Amino acid sequence: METFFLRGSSLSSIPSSSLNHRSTFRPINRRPCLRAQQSDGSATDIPPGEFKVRNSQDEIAATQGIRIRRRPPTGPPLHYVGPFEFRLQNEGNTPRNILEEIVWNKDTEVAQMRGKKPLYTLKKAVDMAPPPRDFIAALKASYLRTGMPALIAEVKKASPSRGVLREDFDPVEIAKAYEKGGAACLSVLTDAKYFQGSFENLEAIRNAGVTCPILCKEFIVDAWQLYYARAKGADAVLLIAAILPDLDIKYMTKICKLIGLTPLVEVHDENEMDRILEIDGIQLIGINNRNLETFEVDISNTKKLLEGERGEKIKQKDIIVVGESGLFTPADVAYVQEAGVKAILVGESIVKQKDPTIGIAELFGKDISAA
Ligand SMILES: O=C(O)c1ccccc1NCC(=O)[C@H](O)[C@H](O)COP(=O)(O)O
Repeated sequence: METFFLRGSSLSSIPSSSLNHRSTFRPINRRPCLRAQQSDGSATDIPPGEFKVRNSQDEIAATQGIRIRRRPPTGPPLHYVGPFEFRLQNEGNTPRNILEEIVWNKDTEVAQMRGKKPLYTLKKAVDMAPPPRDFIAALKASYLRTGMPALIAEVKKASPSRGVLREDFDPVEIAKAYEKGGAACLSVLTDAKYFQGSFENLEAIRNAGVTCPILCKEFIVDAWQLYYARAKGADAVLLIAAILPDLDIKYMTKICKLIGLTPLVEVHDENEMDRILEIDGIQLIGINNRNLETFEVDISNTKKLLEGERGEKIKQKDIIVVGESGLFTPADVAYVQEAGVKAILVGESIVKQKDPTIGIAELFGKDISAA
């Protein structure tokens, strides 16, 4: 049920569309403060600044075509109509799709982790971390060696769209099998809630003698996470254009450079691709064939985003493109290679195989480990 909190003495200036039968009104006092409803139904005052910051972040993001909103601090944002404030309870405090839900959870998770490990302690851990490996050089070397897209093999136990992919999940064994099969790099999912991943997996793989550079596959919403990923041994991180406004991508890319991480900037549609192509210094772009809001997978998305002027611009800028998601067969690999990718990111089709080394050979239609 929708609940409106109202300030003022008359209802006459509220748009009639807001005054439907599912809404209830609660006149509250005239003191100028913001009021949020708690999960137990009680109300609490919250600092006006916090709402302003989150709301203006969302407004800036929306002007760039970003649909994913950031989590409101303690409930739905207030709306102002004339002298009134009112709250549409189900509009602002309920994620609209799975990606928004993941991002809101990540906002909360990161806030808690930051409390336990402030940035200054993380910076020390970054200094102590093993030196970063060159992610892009590994992709290029593999492409030159095999003449086929370099493989970023994903260590993925589960996903929101497919559930558990592999019950007997030993991340280190899987990573070693991928390396043996000819993977150029690894992608390790670190989100626990939706993917059953962890930073312990990433660290364990890094410490097990695997030499492939490692992408930390996370939902990055805060620069703090970049330092955390590097401190845990990551060589690259994913920056998702559907979540991050341009300024965040520019800022985070700079931090990545500073601490030796390679950013893989992920796009899914033309608008995101165009935004990223306007940003200087991006060397690696991933085209996700999966729509992260609907789970729909269509590998022709890679081709669509590499056609025409966009493809030309990518060549001029010498950007390496990674085709991501939904790749299962040699024909799929050939299709995205033909479209212009020099690397692919694959999870499900190889992690589900009893022996992931053989899974890689089946994906490419040949053994790429010795090519
Ligand atoms: O995989 C999902 O269900 C998913 C849902 C919501 C956000 C992200 C999601 N996946 C991340 C990825 O894009 C894939 O793990 C990656 O590209 C590999 O895809 P696949 O080869 O299809 O496993």
